[in-house]
Amino acid sequence: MALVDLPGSKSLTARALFLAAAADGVTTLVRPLRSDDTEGFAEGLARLGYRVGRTPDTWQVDGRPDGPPAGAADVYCRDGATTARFLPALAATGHGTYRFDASPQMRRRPLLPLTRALRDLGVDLRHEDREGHHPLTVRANGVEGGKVTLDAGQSSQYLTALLLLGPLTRTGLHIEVTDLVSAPYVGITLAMMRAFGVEVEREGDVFRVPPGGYRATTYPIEPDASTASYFFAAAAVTPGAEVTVPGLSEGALQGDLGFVEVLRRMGAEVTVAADRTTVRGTGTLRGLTVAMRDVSDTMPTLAAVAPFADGPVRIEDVANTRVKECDRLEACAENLRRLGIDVATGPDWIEIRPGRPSGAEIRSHGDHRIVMSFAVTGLRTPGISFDDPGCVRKTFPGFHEAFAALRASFVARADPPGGAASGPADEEPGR
Ligand SMILES: O=C(O)C1=C[C@@H](OP(=O)(O)O)[C@@H](O)[C@H](O)C1
Ligand SMILES: C=C(OP(=O)(O)O)C(=O)O
Repeated sequence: MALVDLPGSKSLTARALFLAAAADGVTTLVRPLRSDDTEGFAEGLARLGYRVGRTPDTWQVDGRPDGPPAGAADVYCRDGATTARFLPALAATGHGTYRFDASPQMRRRPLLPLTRALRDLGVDLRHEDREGHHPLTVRANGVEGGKVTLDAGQSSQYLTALLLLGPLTRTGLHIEVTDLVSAPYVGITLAMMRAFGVEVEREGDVFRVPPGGYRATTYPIEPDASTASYFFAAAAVTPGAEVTVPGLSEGALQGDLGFVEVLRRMGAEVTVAADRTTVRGTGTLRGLTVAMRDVSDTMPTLAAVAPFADGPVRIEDVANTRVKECDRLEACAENLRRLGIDVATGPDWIEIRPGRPSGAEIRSHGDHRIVMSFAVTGLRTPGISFDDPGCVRKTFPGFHEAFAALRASFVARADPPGGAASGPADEEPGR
């Protein structure tokens, strides 16, 4: 059995940094994620004038309820959409001029519904080149509050940005949502706002956020459930292997833990306990059709293990995976084909037929999830390598070391009698 300690959740760390910065005292984040996305978020806060202190296990943030201390700032959001979408909302609560730019891919990713909602609330937000895209400048003078309508059908992060902003407005926010993707992330936002002292009233698609600000606290960060999907999938494709992730459990905030239910439907043995989750490979991996609108960060994980199933795997309702770190539907299809697998895609779906992948270089497209997902395929496919293995730094800089350790534990278990046929490929994927 492999016990895998994983780094903290990106989504929880980003929200905790925002909430801590806006709260009325010093907040301590316990076991935050340290990766390019969250370091970028913390650096953005520092640029806006907030103090972020560090110990090996914690980050402390001095909250400033009146908005960014800096009167002007230039913030580079790197490749992180949470940074690029949440921080302009925080900046709007201050008094100054704040410019936000981002990586070439983040510049391409959409923002317009959030831009429109912020402007409807009176925020002076201007895009430099293309309407609805970075770079942008916020000329902030606090936010009055009021009523706003939002289309979050392309990204729930627009709604999270507005919800986080709500208590920092003078009169509160009334948000009506016309469409919503990745809904569980909104659940994370509401639960974390509650932990910082704010209760949002929700009636279906309407959210009422009271004014009054946030209370500082000490906030422990759950392990990252999307990251865990690679380790759970590794167990599922390796007969007899078992992976346990402590700290991801029944009460977890992250919807992506739901990925284990997909593995259960395929035939893996899954136990979600009070303090841990365990997946065991049974040797059975059934094909299935599954809608992943709520958990689409785990779509590439499923696509990468799909060839090992005994029937087609069809993943539906994942149109928004086309506007992530890359067009993930096409990147998954391209790489599966490079491995010799038969695959088809449509506007919001991908279907993968069973097959025996042969080794090839995976084209990462700068996307951490493409690399981490196809590392799982590599457990059973000799000769897989990556053109840009380092892009895992976005959410898990230590991924390759952690995955190699898992692989070694599988090999030790499977070796010697009868292991070679059912165990992992005997060659570590090249990086
Ligand atoms: O709010 C968040 O922390 C996130 C929301 C999701 O994005 P979308 O809502 O854009 O699908 C998810 O894909 C992303 O990795 C993190
Ligand atoms: C889509 C992702 O990130 P973000 O949207 O936060 O950049 C991800 O981590 O898979």
